[in-house]
Amino acid sequence: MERIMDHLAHERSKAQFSVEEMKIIWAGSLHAFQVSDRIARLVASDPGFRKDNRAVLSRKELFKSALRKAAYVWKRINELALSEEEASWLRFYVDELAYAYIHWGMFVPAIKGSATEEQQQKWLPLANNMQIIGTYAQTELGHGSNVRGLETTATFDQETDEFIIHSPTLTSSKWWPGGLGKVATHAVVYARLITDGQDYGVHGFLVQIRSLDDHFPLPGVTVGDIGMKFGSGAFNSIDNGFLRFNHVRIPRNQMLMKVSRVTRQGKYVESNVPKQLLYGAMVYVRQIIVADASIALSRAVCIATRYSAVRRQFGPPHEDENGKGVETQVIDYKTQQSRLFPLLASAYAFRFVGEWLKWLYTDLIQKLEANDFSTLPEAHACTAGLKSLTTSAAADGIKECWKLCGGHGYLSSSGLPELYAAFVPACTYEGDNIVLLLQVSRFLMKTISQLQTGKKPIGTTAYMAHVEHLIQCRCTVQKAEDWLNPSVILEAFEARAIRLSVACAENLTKFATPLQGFSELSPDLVEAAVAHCQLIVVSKFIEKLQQNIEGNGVKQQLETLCNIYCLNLIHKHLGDFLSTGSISPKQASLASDQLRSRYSKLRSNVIALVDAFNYTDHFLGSVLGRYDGNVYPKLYEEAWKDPLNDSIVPDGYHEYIQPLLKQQLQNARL
Ligand SMILES: CCCCCCCCCC/C=C\CCCCC/C=C/C(=O)SCCNC(=O)CCNC(=O)[C@H](O)C(C)(C)COP(=O)(O)OP(=O)(O)OC[C@H]1O[C@@H](n2cnc3c(N)ncnc32)[C@H](O)[C@@H]1OP(=O)(O)O
Ligand SMILES: Cc1cc2nc3c(=O)[nH]c(=O)nc-3n(C[C@H](O)[C@H](O)[C@H](O)COP(=O)(O)OP(=O)(O)OC[C@H]3O[C@@H](n4cnc5c(N)ncnc54)[C@H](O)[C@@H]3O)c2cc1C
Repeated sequence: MERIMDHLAHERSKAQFSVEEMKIIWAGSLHAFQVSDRIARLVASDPGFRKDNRAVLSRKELFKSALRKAAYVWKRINELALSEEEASWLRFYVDELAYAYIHWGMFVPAIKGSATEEQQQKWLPLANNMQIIGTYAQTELGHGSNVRGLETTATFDQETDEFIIHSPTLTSSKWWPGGLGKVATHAVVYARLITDGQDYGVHGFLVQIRSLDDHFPLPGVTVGDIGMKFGSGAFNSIDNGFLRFNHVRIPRNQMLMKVSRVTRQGKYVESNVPKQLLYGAMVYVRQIIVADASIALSRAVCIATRYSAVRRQFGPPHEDENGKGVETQVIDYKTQQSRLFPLLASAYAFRFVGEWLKWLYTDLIQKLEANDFSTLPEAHACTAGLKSLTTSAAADGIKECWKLCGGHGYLSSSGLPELYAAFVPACTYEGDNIVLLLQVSRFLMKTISQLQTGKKPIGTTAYMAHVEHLIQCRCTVQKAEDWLNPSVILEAFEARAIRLSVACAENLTKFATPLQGFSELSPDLVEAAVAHCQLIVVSKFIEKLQQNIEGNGVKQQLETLCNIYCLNLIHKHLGDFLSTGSISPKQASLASDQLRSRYSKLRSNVIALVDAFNYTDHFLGSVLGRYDGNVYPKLYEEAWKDPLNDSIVPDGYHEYIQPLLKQQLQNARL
């Protein structure tokens, strides 16, 4: 048997902590680690889940392959009698975007969140058994962010006890819903509810769009795919669709009636729950997207880190562990470290804030079930803000990782182009990131105005209770080591966040109306929201370190990562920290000194830190990120697999190259 050479073994031997213990921290618990590890291996060893040929498939082949895999996933879930937890891991490791994401991730949660108990009893078993396949049809051709501006109508017909769903204009066509174009049989459709001639705004309706017998669109329904999207592979395996209704009738009881209902007599009746619960599915998915951002970023970082340890360029000649003369590993360049290590730290930071957000969401659901709606505004602000912050940083980070791999990063076989193409729309779907930050700033301005009324801020805004101190406090750092003190870091971030928010609140009073002020100051409001969200990530990382963390050297590594995450943010947003007086120029320079020293401290551990993500080579899907570091032979092997290399002389030679060459030859002879 061929011995598998581990080109990264020397790197691994330098680690100063227990990778196995770190794997558990990354996974969240020993149980989560064990389940995810088992399912990851199951997927990796099953040829039915092969994905290395995606980049060369045509759109139709890619789509069909995603359909096949989705069906195979369902088959394996049933054959192996997987629990819900195991099934989620299976879908996750299969790593193929398909209609099932929207069905499980949005359609089912929308029913759970907005349907009455009775409606849930009818629809959930059908959806859970995949007897119907659903999509989430909110966005329209002319309206995405502005949900209140949706045009599709649902008009109650008292005579027949039905709603008539209609698309009155081209711009009211539903546009983007995943799984809609070719697969979904049903949709949760968001439409303006009209009864008795009055428009009650946007509500959710469950609408069947395709026949369960022959899959043809039902009468009055026009539906199709919106076309190819950015990048090869990536989102092109999903049929994002358009949908138009021509007076389609549905029974009255297919309005999702948890928040409000229409009676048999056509009377609109509100329940005691806030209308925002209609947007509950978005809160749910935004929280998942934060976890997804840490996954996507950590995948890219894992690839770039391993490759940076394998790749060598320039440098004073030195010897490797076998005494052979070699060039410098690119990971030893300080510029490479200053670009890569903060991304590694961010992947961990997002993981921990994602864990916390999951807790916040679970807590919200428990409270909602007990009719306590008090934490809904904060949950909305946190999910919206953190979705925005983490997806923007992860998308930029993945792009940086590809550049960190030089030319080879641009190859499909690096896995990075497809990862980027698949992830970058997360900055837009489930709410454009800027629009979401404006929601956070609205929440912050409200919180500040309530301070004057004596209302005590809670949760992630609790720091605002100390506004008087934070507005005038001075950072105490005198030497670089002082920046390792978590309370010093926390206070600097709190001071920056509150000073930016208070400045906005003061400036808003200078405008004739709040609306005008919000519009004029929106760039500043976005900066204040970013500062607040970064403070949340920083504080959750610090809180994580205060927990009981076991394992040889694990806590020390996490401390170093936390320091890098925070100090790099200070470095990147120096303008904010200096202009608000939260730190001085001298303290900024000390922060940079400390950051450099943390990079050196982290260096020998970075391969082990990406190993702790526990990603299989199948999941990573990258020649550059292979666990064994055996990059060059495998790149060469991959190149040979390209369809262009199927023949020695390419198709088209006889039509287009040979005549050209002959013509030139003849011209030369003349
Ligand atoms: C197999 C497993 C599946 C798991 C799937 C998970 C996905 C993981 C990632 C996997 C990768 C790929 C899958 C891809 C899936 C992509 C699917 C994409 C779907 C979509 O994009 S669906 C469409 C989403 N659309 C949006 O997000 C639109 C954004 N716009 C809005 O949210 C709102 O319209 C708005 C908030 C911008 C509205 O602004 P405005 O008009 O000012 O507000 P009002 O409507 O008047 O609201 C007023 C008050 O309500 C508060 N509010 C607003 N939203 C919410 C909310 N969601 N929850 C609670 N409260 C809310 C708002 O703050 C106002 O409060 P106030 O009056 O100030 O007190
Ligand atoms: C891959 C993908 C999958 C999707 N899946 C679904 C799905 O399953 N179901 C569904 O219903 N939708 C889906 N969507 C649609 C998605 O939710 C919307 O694209 C998103 O909400 C943004 O809306 P928009 O496209 O209208 O952008 P717009 O709102 O038109 O944004 C355009 C620009 O205007 C800016 N802008 C907009 N409003 C403001 C404002 N108030 N202040 C300042 N700037 C503003 C934005 O920042 C942005 O720069 C999907 C989208 C993508 C890309």
